[in-house]
Amino acid sequence: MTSLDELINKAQILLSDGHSPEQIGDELSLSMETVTWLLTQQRGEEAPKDVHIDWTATSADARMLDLTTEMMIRRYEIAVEEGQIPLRSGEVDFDTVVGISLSGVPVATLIARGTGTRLAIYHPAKHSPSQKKVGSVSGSFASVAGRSCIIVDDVITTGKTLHEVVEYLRSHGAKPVAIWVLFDKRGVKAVEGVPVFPLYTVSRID
Ligand SMILES: O=P(O)(O)OC[C@H]1O[C@H](OP(=O)(O)OP(=O)(O)O)[C@H](O)[C@@H]1O
Repeated sequence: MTSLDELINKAQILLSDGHSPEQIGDELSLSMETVTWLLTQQRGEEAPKDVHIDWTATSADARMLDLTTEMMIRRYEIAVEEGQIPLRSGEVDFDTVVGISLSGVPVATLIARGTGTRLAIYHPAKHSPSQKKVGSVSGSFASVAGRSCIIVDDVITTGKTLHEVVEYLRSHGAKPVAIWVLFDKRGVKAVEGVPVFPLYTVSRID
């Protein structure tokens, strides 16, 4: 079975389990166009231009995940050293790491440990169980008001989640300083003026 066959299989299982195409897109980190194609593709029809990233070999092993977050921290240190993040002498860079639930949380936890900073958790609006979908910061972890934050997630697909988090933080008295992600599928330099530091940028060449 090819990896494409596996992806089609996964999408069909999720659909038969009752997930909506939008939920399948979120689950597999694919665009709606790709999900539609996976669920309805005809033989010979050309696949849309999207990529699926399977990083479970790393995410399933805490030590490898830890090493990966060390790379993310170093990537930011280099950006600061190169002046990409202009810091005034004595200025505090960030004191809080905001992990986006769910997949951003283990990454953010290890980054908070590696940088000696506080850990906050953001629940995106799309995960909200209430009728009115709103995002929130978990009361079980650090608060964000008055804090300088970096936002941490695994992947940028459309960028919608990050827009939401940046707006949430600003409207709740926090200062988003930077966004750290493992994979950027959009090639975005900034979200609402907040610079993005991906470890890997994914693009197609065709
Ligand atoms: O750029 P966007 O289009 O907003 O998509 C990216 C988001 O989608 C995924 O979350 P999701 O909630 O689907 O999965 P998770 O629960 O595994 O984090 C991913 O972890 C990002 O948070």
